[in-house]
Amino acid sequence: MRHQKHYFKMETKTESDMVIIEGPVDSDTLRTYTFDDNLTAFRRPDEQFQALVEIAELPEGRIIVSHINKHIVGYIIFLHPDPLERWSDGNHSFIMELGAVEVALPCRGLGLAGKMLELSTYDDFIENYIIITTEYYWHWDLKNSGLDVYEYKNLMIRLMQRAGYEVFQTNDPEITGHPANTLMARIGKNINDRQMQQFDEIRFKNRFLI
Ligand SMILES: CC(=O)SCCNC(=O)CCNC(=O)[C@H](O)C(C)(C)COP(=O)(O)OP(=O)(O)OC[C@H]1O[C@@H](n2cnc3c(N)ncnc32)[C@H](O)[C@@H]1OP(=O)(O)O
Repeated sequence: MRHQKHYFKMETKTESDMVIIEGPVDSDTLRTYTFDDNLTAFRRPDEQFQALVEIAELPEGRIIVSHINKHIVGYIIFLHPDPLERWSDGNHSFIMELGAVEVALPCRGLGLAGKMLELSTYDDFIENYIIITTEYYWHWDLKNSGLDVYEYKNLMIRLMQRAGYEVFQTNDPEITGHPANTLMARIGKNINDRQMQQFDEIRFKNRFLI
């Protein structure tokens, strides 16, 4: 599949700032932006910013950002699943992963994650993908949210559902290892029965082994 990326942009006003939400953003543009020190959920901010730049260069990679005067305060990453994980079995070009969504602590609760997710669906080309997202509680900021794992799980499900993601069952040990961990996926409108079946096979790998 030749991956096509179509750029979209929106603006939203907070009490004090104008936030630009845009993407997919290319690597050259990203390099002209700065990255907020509070974006620490997945890696050190400098390492995560470098990862964003590299993923933007991948043929399938999509980076959606929220920024205030070119200072990134939130992002979403889309790319093919990690080759070391079961979700990449078969190397299907139609399977993508929402690898991370994060908003800097001072900017949370303003609707930025919801708006970035909404913007990510504007490009009709994503209707050619099954986009999975594996939600593991160890990435969640329980401390600052004041939520317990199940409340946070519900927050994530509600957030993702607004962009067309649904909860899917799987026998993946990382997901089944804790009841708060969740597999969600967004099934693009152009996905056919054969592709759905291939996705089912990945979700329930080794089903008949004891
Ligand atoms: C695949 C993955 O990436 S899993 C890991 C997800 N990322 C993380 O947990 C990293 C740390 N957390 C964050 O970066 C942010 O809290 C996010 C990304 C989860 C949410 O970002 P935000 O911009 O704050 O979300 P947004 O403002 O759009 O709110 C989404 C919903 O969560 C609710 N919400 C947000 N924070 C809270 C809170 N502390 N308590 C209760 N509800 C909350 C909002 O009310 C909203 O619900 P609604 O749609 O029913 O009104």
